Order: sequence, then C-alpha cells, then structure tokens
Amino acid sequence: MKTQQSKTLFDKAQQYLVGGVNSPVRAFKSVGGTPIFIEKGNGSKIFDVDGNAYVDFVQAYGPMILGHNNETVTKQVTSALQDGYAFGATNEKEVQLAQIVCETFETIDKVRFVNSGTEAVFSAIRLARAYTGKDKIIKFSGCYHGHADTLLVAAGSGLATFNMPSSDGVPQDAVKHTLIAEYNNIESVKTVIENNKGQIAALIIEPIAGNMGCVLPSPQFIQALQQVAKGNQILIIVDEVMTGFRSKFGGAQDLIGLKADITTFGKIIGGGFPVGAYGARDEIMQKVAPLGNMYQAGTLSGNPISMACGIATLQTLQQSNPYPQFEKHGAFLEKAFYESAEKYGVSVQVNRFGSMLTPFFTAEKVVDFTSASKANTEQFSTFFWAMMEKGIFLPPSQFESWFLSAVMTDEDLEQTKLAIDYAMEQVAKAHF
Ligand SMILES: Cc1ncc(COP(=O)(O)O)c(C=O)c1O
Ligand SMILES: N[C@H](C=O)CCC(=O)O
Repeated sequence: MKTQQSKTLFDKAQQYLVGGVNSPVRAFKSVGGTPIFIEKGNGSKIFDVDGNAYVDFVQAYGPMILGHNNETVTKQVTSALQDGYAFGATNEKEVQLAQIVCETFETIDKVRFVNSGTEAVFSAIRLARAYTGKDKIIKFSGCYHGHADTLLVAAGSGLATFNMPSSDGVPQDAVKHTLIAEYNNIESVKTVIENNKGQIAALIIEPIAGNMGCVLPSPQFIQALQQVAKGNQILIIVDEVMTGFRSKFGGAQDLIGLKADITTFGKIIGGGFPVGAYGARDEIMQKVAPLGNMYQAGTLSGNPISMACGIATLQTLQQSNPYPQFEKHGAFLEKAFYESAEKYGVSVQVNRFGSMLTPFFTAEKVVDFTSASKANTEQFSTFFWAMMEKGIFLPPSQFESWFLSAVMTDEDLEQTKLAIDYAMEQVAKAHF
C-alpha cells in the first residue's frame, strides 16, 4: 500500500488545520498511522491520492447510501447549481423535500431544515423545553447527538474513540440539566425519572445506536421506554440523523416500534451536502418561530443545493428500494466475520441492523456502552490496517458503524470477505 502522497499532504494539513483534519475521527488517532487523503469517489469505491482504491464502508459517516457520484443525483445537483445557490428566501425545493419527509413519517406534520445534525438536535431539545416548560433531559450513555454543549456528556463517536468522558470548554452549568441513563436498561431510566420527578422535558435516543459502534435496543426496552415516557409526560426525541432512510424508506423508529414526539435528521436527507432537520406533529411545531416563541434560524438553512441533493437521493432510494439487498449483503458479511473469527480463534461480536454494522473484538454480547467499551481496541487497530491493505476503507475506530451502500457489488463483497479472512489472521498472529 503506497502512502507517500497522503503523508506529504497530511504534513502540510497539520500546518494549517487543527490536527490536519476538520473532524477528529478523521485523524486515525486511535488506530495509529497516517490518514489517507481522498482524491475522488465513484460508485462503491473511493480513491486516495496515492492511487489506492478502497471499497468504501465509511460513506462520509452515512450520507452516501447511493455510493459516490450517483448519475441521477449528480445531474440534479448540477442542474440546481445553474439556478443559484442561496437566496435568503424560500425555494420550492425546500417544500418538496419537506413533503417527502412529512408524508413518509407518520409522527411528523411539519419540518424545519437546518445545516447539520448537531443543529437539528440542539433545536429539537430547545423545542422540547419550550413545549413542556421543563428543563431537564435524559440522554443515553454512548449515544452521540452532535457537539452541542448540553449533549457532550457520556457521548459516543469521537469522544468514545479518544476516551474523553466530556469536552473541555463546556461549563458545568450547560450540562447540569443533562441526566444520563444506560442504553437497554429501563431500570436506569426509571431511577433517573424518580430522582427528577416532574422536571424532565424529554429523553433523546438513537433508535439504533451507531456511535458506540452499532448497538440494537431490545424490544422490551423500547416498549418499556415508551410507557415510562408517556406515564411521566416526557417527550421522546428520536435522533434519526444516522438511521433516517438507512434501513427502510423511513425511520428506524417504525422498525423498532418507537413513536417519536420529535424526530431529528441529517446525513441521508442531504445526500452528502450539509443538512439537518427536525420535525414533529403540528401541535409541537407550532411553538417554533415565526408561529411560536421558540426561536431558531439559519442563513443557509434549506439551501437549494442540499435540498436538490436530498430530493434526488430520497427519490432514487424510493424507486430503487435497496433495502432487501442491504439485508442480504449484511447477512453475507456477518457470516464471513464469524467464520473467519472462528477459524483463527478471535472473539468477535457482530452487531448489525440492516445496512449498519460493527464487529466488536470481544467475547461478551454488546448491548450498551459498558459492554462496547470492553472491546479490544488494539485488535481492532490491527484488523483495520489489514483491511486497508486489502482495499477496504472502514471507520478508523471501534466505536463507529460501518455502512453498506446500494451500489456494492457481489465482487466488492467477495473482496471484503477475503479481506476479513486475511485481517482476522493478522489479528491472531499479532495478539495470540
Ligand atoms: C445520531 C447522530 N446525531 C447527531 C449527529 C450530529 O450530526 P452532524 O455531524 O451533522 O452535526 C450525528 C453525527 O455526527 C449522529 O450520528
Ligand atoms: N460518528 C460521527 C457521526 O455520525 C462521525 C462523524 C464525525 O464526527 O466526523
């Protein structure tokens, strides 16, 4: 694997960008070595500046569900660009994308577009507080909801990767209303509620956790969560930034049977352009300005290029329906993991939901952040670099999800299966 050009660019990047990156997980810090610099993407693959090709399981951390440079999407974005990029006045494309979201989600009458998942989530929390008149919120350990102050506690993704319980610069005052419960543990939720009776506006949850690696909620947990929230007048914010339109044309909330009061989006609804959104039934959304007194605004919110890309991406997903294929491909990879792990005596747990998956290097079932944290990150690093050597690009962290794209071919999957076998062998050689 040649890396000279990436190394040269990374040296230069570190002169001008903090740590050479614009988002911490991209720095490869937890797996060591130099991050690759991407030149271009096409279909299921990305290509780095040294000429290496990789089957892409990162997909920009989710949005590129149709793969790179999808012909229909590129055409519609190019056409939108000819008409101008931002107006500070409403454009029909905003209405079109909003209509798709509202018609797809039973729990949503209206949406508001913003520019990122982070913005969507902190706005949703403000809305829940405005609607209920209460301040406290519950968040689950290991879930990540973006980098707003209130939510940078016991968070997953980069914070889990770098073993940071919280971020410097967040005042104690900003997190004093954030209460932490454990994923898949209803007793922990009940205890938090009992200790804060009548003060909790909302709980926020990743319906399928993707930011401590992929972790699925049990049906019993979801059912009890719904009941407990309802019984205590606590709104449920379902954070679908990662899961929205990923495992079905709609939300993971439908698949697991969780009824959202407020839903947040990002990633796929912008198809790779900056976007976020939050939505709810009318009664709640009427609190948002200009209808109500909860203020939230944005210079570039609903910009026509993100909207065009989102519309084209969702329409293509709806027409092509890649979801049954995701199931087939996901199951193929899951089997490949377990077969190779057994062959080389490596302990692995593969957690998967449709097109999201994480292989955890541990013998214990992974059901929450505590069990996820027991995964062997050194084994993961060995595995990661062996996969890179064989042309497979993965998130450079044990605590992220891999994503399948609709354009992955049988050949890509065979290549990935062979790479998994090789990488497991390297793990066994290096660690046993
Ligand atoms: C579930 C979830 N919520 C919120 C966010 C924040 O989104 P963004 O990175 O677009 O701000 C992310 C990803 O970063 C996410 O995975
Ligand atoms: N896990 C994060 C979002 O889903 C990864 C994106 C990032 O923080 O760069």
